[in-house]
Amino acid sequence: MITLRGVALSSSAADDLSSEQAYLTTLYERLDHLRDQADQRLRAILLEAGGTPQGRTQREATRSHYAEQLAQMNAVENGLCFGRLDFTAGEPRYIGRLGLAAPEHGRDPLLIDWRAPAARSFYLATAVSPDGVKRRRHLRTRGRTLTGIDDEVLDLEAGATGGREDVTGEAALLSALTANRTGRMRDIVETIQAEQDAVIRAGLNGALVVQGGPGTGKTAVALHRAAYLLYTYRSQLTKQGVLILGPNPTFLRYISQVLPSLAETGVLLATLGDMYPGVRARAVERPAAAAVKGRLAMLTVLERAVADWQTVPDDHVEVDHDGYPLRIERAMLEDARAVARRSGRPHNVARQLFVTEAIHALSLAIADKIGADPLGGDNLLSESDLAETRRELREDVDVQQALFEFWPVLTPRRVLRELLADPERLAAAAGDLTGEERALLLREHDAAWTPADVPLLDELAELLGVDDTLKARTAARERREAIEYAEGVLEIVEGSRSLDFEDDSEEEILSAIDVVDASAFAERHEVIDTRTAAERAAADRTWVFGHVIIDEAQELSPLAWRLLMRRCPSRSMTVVGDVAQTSELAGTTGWEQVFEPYVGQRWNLVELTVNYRTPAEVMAVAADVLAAVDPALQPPRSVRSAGVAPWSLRVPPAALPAEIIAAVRLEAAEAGDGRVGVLVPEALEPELGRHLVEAVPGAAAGEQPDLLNQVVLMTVRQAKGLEFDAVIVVEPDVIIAESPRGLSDLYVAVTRATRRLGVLHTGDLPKVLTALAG
Ligand SMILES: Nc1ncnc2c1ncn2[C@@H]1O[C@H](COP(=O)(O)OP(=O)(O)OP(=O)(O)O)[C@@H](O)[C@H]1O
Repeated sequence: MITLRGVALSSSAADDLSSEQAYLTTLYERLDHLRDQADQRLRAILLEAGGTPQGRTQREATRSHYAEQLAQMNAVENGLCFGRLDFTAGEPRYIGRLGLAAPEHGRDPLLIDWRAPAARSFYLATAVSPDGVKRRRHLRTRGRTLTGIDDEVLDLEAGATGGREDVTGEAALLSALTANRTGRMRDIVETIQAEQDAVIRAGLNGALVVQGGPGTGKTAVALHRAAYLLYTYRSQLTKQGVLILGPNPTFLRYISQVLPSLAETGVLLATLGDMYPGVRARAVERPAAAAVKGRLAMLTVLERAVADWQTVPDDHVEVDHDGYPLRIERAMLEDARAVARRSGRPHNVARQLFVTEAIHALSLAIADKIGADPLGGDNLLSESDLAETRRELREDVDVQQALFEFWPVLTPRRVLRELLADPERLAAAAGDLTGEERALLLREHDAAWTPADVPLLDELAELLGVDDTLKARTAARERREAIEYAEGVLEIVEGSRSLDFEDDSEEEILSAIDVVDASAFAERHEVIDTRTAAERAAADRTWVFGHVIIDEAQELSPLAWRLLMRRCPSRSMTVVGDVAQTSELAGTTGWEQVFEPYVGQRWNLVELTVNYRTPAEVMAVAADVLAAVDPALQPPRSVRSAGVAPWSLRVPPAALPAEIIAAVRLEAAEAGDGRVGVLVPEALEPELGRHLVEAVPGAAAGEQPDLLNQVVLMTVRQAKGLEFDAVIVVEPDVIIAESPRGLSDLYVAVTRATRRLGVLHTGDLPKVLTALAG
């Protein structure tokens, strides 16, 4: 009998199960013990109060450390340990979602975190290069109970390789791939493949581009990479935060469980529409309008739009100054404007210069008038008289208002709203755009923000800048208010001071007032910011992230890239996407054009080549579509077949809604508790969605359908990055015709299926799908 750290192990299968169960039980006992310990420490800290500011900051750090530990231990309850490695020499290693140290000092850990270097062979060892590994074991569990074991013996001489050489952990992998989908992405930590592992564990620095066809695990890899980076570079990244950018809110919900299941939560998940604090840009607009907004040409448009707010009067304006009429001449304002513009400072910052120059010119004009020497000598006003005049002018509300009109303080939202709602403003600023392009941009003044507006708002924020004097004034006001509040508190303390001590008491009693003044009190009670880096980053436009991960990156416009690069000056980024799947007209079809302007040649490209989602039968259909997108592109190789042939059905146009419902019922029955996706052209989505939702209980459609429903109808654009057990593509020829990138859209549509694909059409099948007709 072999024993491992006190638990008996043996070789027969039944004994194996029971000894592994015993080991699992030991691990859970250890987890429970550590959890109790963290819980007790956390409670003790929560009961503490008072102390110095440093003491409180320290306490807050310890509190968040234990709270985080607790959250991590709770998150790994399911699937705590999923693997074991046996070596030709030495003790086995157990691999899990978290590392667990042995209770005794100096002993090997009970469980190794999957991200630790010591766990790596679990993902890389093969019979050809076993790296000392004799056997890889996958442990299947439900809750705390072991339900099965899959072994791979990595011993060529013994003739038992345990399966295919191109995948590791084949049995566990196939069981994960063929499992029904739930509407939420699952983590793949138990079955990461070698080419994926290389991406996940790549170093932190520099830009890494992961190009891969549909289903190659780009999203899964990106999320596991975030978990790996947080584990490996924890202190750096928890301070600066990690951003994961996804294409839309539905997609973010789809992936939302993956990082928590890996015990990582401090990551900001966002869409482009969330990247301007205070704006949730969710409105949908015409793709052609979004394409114009995403172009670099918009930079000039925005610059001009801002400059157009810096105006001068036709001749002059007159204001009342101290009871006298004061002429503000056009020339004065032109000169002041020229000086402010020449400074190259952002509009709101340069405003100070404009005002200073204008007031200087005005004071000279006043001096000319009231200080002129009747005998023709030097002006009679002294320097200090002039300074006094300037001060009076500066404080004169009428003068201020007049100057404000010619160089107003602006916000990005105001500038963009006015620009896009005012044909004249737009024509003046967007002279380089065609009339058609300008027409695409025009919209109502109160139109809701769209994701393509966000990079424009961000550019405007850069062009406008923040007037620091305003900021300083606000800060000063806030501090004054805090002190006033503190004075109030101290008055209450003073008022409630117990007075019933003996008059002759020798003892001096110190009250709060005696030891602390209001300003120190205000400082002491400044709220300690307990938000995570991710939370603070979400509220701060200028936040610089430690690492940025971008999914479906091919869809981003040049202006969106500028925004993201500003958030990541270190260029420590992971960019995943597929240039064959680009739908957005401003998206990219080549990574060079994205990165060249920012990092030259200093970026790395890795390709993922194996498709884990789409079975070979479906991929054969998709390959024809891809060849039509670009004959030079290669589809990824499917790792499995489903044994089901894709189907197509021609139906009369009037019967389309009913046929969809019939097909959905059929596919839903086949899928069991799996998911069915109906992918339709944009133009037909509202009507077909309504029909389906009325007829089929548990069906969802609309702007942000809940993927937990068994049946979901959506456009291809909405289905980006998602997957379903069965997919029904409706009217593929309309999907192709709807956009210049229609073929790519169809490629995306047919590659969403994990098992079954069907196509419903009212006209001829498009040529690219003729394989289906046979
Ligand atoms: N190593 C793996 N083990 C288990 N499942 C995997 C593995 N790699 C990928 N998958 C699964 O394959 C499916 C496709 O993965 P994912 O969505 O990450 O692909 P993708 O490359 O982002 O696809 P697309 O470009 O179409 O959005 C998911 O269900 C994912 O969980």
